[in-house]
Amino acid sequence: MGDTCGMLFYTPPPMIIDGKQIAAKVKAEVAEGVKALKAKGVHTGLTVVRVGEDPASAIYVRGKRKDCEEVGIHSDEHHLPATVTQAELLALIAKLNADPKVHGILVQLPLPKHVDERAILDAISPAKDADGFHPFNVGALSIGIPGVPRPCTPAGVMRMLEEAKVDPKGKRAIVIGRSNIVGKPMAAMLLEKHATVTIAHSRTQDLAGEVARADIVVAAIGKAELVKGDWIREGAVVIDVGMNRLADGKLVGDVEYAAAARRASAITPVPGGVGPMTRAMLLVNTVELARRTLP
Ligand SMILES: Nc1nc2c(c(=O)[nH]1)N[C@@H](CN(C=O)c1ccc(C(=O)N[C@@H](CCC(=O)O)C(=O)O)cc1)CN2
Ligand SMILES: [Mg+2]
Repeated sequence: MGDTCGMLFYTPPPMIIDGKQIAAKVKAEVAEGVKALKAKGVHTGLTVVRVGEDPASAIYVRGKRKDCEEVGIHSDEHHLPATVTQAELLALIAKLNADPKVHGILVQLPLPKHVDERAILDAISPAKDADGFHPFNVGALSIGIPGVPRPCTPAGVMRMLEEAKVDPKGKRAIVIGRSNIVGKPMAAMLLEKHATVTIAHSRTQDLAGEVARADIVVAAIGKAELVKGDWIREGAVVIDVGMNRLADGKLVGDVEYAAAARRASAITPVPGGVGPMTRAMLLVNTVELARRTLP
């Protein structure tokens, strides 16, 4: 209910944009693509590089490999000790770049502090860049070159908007967060679809006011429930990229979900929203990279 004194201002509940359901649809499409490639003699393969013993990374990589198995993609993992040198990592990437059985390469982040993450990501061949993090692919996205891998999280958000029949054209969109892997590519993708895009970040003055103007809110700051429900414009679409583990073990997003859901026309849950789409889009990138090796 939007009011306290009757049915005058009844606000319908928002559409819950179900990432798990959309991810299942994407995976079924990928499985078809993998099958078609197999018929042409191409066995799609993804290699994941994991460094050290970060427990979350171990879980994510296990999940990615399970996803691969489900859609018929062959996956390999190189698990290196936290003490690995930069030179050793670069040598492994050079080897994978040269291996024709490897269509996609992914280096699970974060890397240990002594490794230069940028140098490692830059060493992955742009033609095998399953995450879409290579500067060539980032540049291609920003100037609109089609057919290159795109960062999985924002690509997943775009697919969710499409499935929810939300056309960004002409809408005011705000992306909160300016990371290279989510915020910046997210803004580029919304701009490509003709949204009027604002990028907000930790130095933004009056974040509440900026959010209140937006028809589409994408929260990717990594701070539990920073975006308050009463900042949300009535009828806005809310996409929560955040995944924050509270002291009690509960996982919450960057948006105050229950309060935002009272105002939004559509909203993504956490968990079960953007996260599953990030995983699904990795498979899309991988099969697309394999397809591009066809003569
Ligand atoms: N090389 C990369 N490293 C990292 C990426 C990335 O895209 N590429 N993103 C994150 C981690 N990540 C994938 O790697 C990832 C994390 C979580 C989920 C997810 O599905 N989350 C679930 C909830 C899981 C839970 O309960 O803990 C959800 O939202 O429903 C997907 C992908 C950092 N590193
Ligand atoms: Mg989620």
